[in-house]
Amino acid sequence: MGAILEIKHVSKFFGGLAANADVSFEMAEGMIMGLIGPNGAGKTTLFNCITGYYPPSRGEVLFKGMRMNGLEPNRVCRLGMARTWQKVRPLAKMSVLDNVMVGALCRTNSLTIAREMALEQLRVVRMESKADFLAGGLPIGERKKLEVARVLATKPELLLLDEVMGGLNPAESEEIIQLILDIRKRGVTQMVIEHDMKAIMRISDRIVVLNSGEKLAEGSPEEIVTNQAVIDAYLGSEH
Ligand SMILES: Nc1ncnc2c1ncn2[C@@H]1O[C@H](COP(=O)(O)OP(=O)(O)OP(=O)(O)O)[C@@H](O)[C@H]1O
Repeated sequence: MGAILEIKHVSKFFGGLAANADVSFEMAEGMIMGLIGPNGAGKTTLFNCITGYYPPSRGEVLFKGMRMNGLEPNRVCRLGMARTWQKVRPLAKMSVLDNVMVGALCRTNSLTIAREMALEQLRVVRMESKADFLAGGLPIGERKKLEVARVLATKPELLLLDEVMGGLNPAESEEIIQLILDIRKRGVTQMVIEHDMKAIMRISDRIVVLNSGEKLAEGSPEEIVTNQAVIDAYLGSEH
């Protein structure tokens, strides 16, 4: 299988700060890539560069061989790439179903079809019984699942998940882990930012570690947990 995503020498500067510094790696189709590193390492910035939200200062991002630099989010979505946001902000005064329909409308102009697509994704995240609830009233665990349903409704080939387990209890995190593994079975490639090391080790095929904007290491979960530079910079000896 070929690379679905190629990140080539990507740097992103904010004034004098290199939030990403010469980061390169590739993702094969169908894999789950974990993206880890200390706070401020540049993980979310890299998501922003990949999804076209920020143009990289240097380097390029190729998705299915296409250059993504500076593309509008709507176009990125139609090409088959979707992301979640760390701080989930559903359209609070709209129903759960309508929130997911907003995602589906990136693929169709028909409200009837969008409704069907949205219901299908609500079933995937097991929230079909909440379809008519107001999104603003949901607890955090369900807001996170709603966010996943919304991006799935855009029918992505590549999904970027930014700390979807953040703030969840162990049972809710487990549900998200199963959901991510389910999504992989459907053939969707995923990049996952997560601070929960046990979770990231379980779900990732490969892991990239960022530190101070640079790629510190890349490898299988086993290679990453035994990498001395990663232990020193991030994991600490307890891992
Ligand atoms: N829009 C911006 N303007 C200026 N500096 C920024 C901006 N976005 C991020 N940064 C800085 O870039 C660095 C990397 O931030 P980023 O949010 O990408 O890290 P992160 O690895 O996602 O961190 P966390 O795990 O805390 O979410 C930080 O020093 C941050 O303050």
